[in-house]
Amino acid sequence: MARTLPELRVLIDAVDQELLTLLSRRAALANEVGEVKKLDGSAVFRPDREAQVIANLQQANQGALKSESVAVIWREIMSACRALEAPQRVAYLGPKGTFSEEAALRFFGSSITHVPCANFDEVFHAATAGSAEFGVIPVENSTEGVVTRSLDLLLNSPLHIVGEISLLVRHHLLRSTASLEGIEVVLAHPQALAQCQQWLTTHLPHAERRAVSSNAEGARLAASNPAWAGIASERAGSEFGLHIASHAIQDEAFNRTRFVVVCLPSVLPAPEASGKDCTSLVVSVPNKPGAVHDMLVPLKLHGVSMTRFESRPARSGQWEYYFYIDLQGHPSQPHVAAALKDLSSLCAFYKVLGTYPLAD
Ligand SMILES: O=C(O)C(=O)C[C@]1(C(=O)O)C=C[C@@H](O)C=C1
Repeated sequence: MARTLPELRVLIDAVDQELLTLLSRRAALANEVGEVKKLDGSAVFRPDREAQVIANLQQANQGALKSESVAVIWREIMSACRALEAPQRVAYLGPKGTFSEEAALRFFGSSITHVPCANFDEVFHAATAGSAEFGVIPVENSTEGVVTRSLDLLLNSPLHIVGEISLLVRHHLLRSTASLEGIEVVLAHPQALAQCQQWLTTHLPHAERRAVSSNAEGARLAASNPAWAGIASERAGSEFGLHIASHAIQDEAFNRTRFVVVCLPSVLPAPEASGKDCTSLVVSVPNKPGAVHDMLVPLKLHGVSMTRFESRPARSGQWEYYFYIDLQGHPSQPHVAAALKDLSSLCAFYKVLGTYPLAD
């Protein structure tokens, strides 16, 4: 005879008690790890070790849970254990409800100390001055391209990149009522206004587009005026008690934003090779014919793939540029090391921004 719902719930309660005992044992071990790390000064957050723990469990998993669920559950377990070792403060573009916050939670799990900042400069400052261990910043969007301020800040910062997150970004039109009637102003971060420009032109041609410091800030302001609407995430909508007047208004259905995690090398040294890594550089070459072509030759010679190439003005007034390059691979791989050595010898300026595992 099939078991009844009350019977099944009794069994689930018993399993949960066992799980709790086991999780408490795990937490006590993490506490001990924390003590060891305090003594030897090593990094609390070890994304490489966390990735290994998850990979081991996914391989061992014979049960009914999906592989992705195993990853999600253990990411949260390790986030909670890590917070027992030492709270990890993560700076990002606030207020609550931004996509940057979502990216931070995806990477670190939910047991972090939130450090919401007013702009990207503040994020860098927090992680450099030590009021946060880590910063999370967007670097590129699949519709709008590069986030220029982030690239400019990376150039002169002592922070290095230790990880990346790629988020599917769905923008909703949020306001105090669920209709499009009577909207006079649409408030959002300039990137979001740009990612939704066709929709705005078609559906709200007469509304003023007003740029604000973040989408969540636009949503916060939209809550104060019925003629205003914001463009932001569902989370921001619930944070400020707004209705979704129109769903997923971004011009590209698969609009993605790539974020990077930055920190001082003393907080977390460069991650070791994971087998699927990216190395980010910024370089400049002398302003002479063929220099950009020559700079890329070592990559071809040593068989290293370039996945990104962006230029930013060097602001010298001489039509000089910095080039932001992403390569596939890790400097511990001989062909990557050889390509980097040859490339650096051709550059007037050369800086490795970081080497880190690729996002799934
Ligand atoms: O193995 C470690 O170094 C730990 O600190 C333990 C642990 C875990 O919970 O498994 C927690 C935090 C680290 O980021 C990695 C793993």
